[in-house]
Amino acid sequence: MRAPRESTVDSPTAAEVVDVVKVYGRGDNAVRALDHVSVNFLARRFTAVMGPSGSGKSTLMHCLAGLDTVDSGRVRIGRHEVTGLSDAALTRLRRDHIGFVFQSFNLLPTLTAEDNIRLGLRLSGRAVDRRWFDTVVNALGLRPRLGHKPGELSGGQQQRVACARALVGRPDVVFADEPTGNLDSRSGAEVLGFLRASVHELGQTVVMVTHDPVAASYADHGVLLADGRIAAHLQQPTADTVLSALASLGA
Ligand SMILES: Nc1ncnc2c1ncn2[C@@H]1O[C@H](COP(=O)(O)OP(=O)(O)OP(=O)(O)O)[C@@H](O)[C@H]1O
Repeated sequence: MRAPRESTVDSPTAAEVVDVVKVYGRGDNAVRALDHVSVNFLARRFTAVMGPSGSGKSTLMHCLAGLDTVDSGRVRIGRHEVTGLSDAALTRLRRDHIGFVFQSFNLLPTLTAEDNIRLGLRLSGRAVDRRWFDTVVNALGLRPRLGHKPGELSGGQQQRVACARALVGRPDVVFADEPTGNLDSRSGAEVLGFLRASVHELGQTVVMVTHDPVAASYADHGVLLADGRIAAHLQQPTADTVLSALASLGA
């Protein structure tokens, strides 16, 4: 397995937020979900975003992915400025440059695994790169399951289909939101192992929000949020270093 690339020369920024503020509500009810947050996510890196409940993890991911707007600051995906885009442009940006893996898989039940994987490309009129499709499907061990519908697959297999769907368009970045939250530990480990391999062996970029210190230990880098601010960065996090960093926040 190739070692993760460390230098910023080899690893340009895949996504970043600069001095982002996001406030929900007004007056006495206002919640400052992101409080002048700046962080960049390097390409060909697996980054875990962690922090106590309510610390701003989902808000950060939603702002990065253009699913929510920021009050001030800038957001960039690859070479694309996200801030200020119209809804139509945001939809195109998400479709063409971002992959998503959700806790609840979000596969279409009436489509086979293969059609689920290809759907995004079909909708955007892009051709499937057959060699890349085969590489992703084989890496995920999905070849024998391509003709099955989600209801005929285990949770772990469904999440692997969701990973293939996220990667098949070679996005600038894959955002994974608690991807192992609905899986048993063995299936979770398989999905995490694949996400790591997609970075180290296939050159992809993954940003994962997780509560789970074991899941975070698969990442190259950990970003810890607390009260809407960046509290710490962890290099090569282990379950122990994540737990003690969270404990030092009183989480
Ligand atoms: N739509 C919203 N309206 C009002 N407040 C919100 C909204 N979304 C998030 N918040 C608040 O913003 C803060 C950050 O929420 P966020 O969901 O980003 O945290 P989180 O770290 O992802 O939490 P969890 O781990 O529990 O999912 C919280 O105080 C939350 O209550």
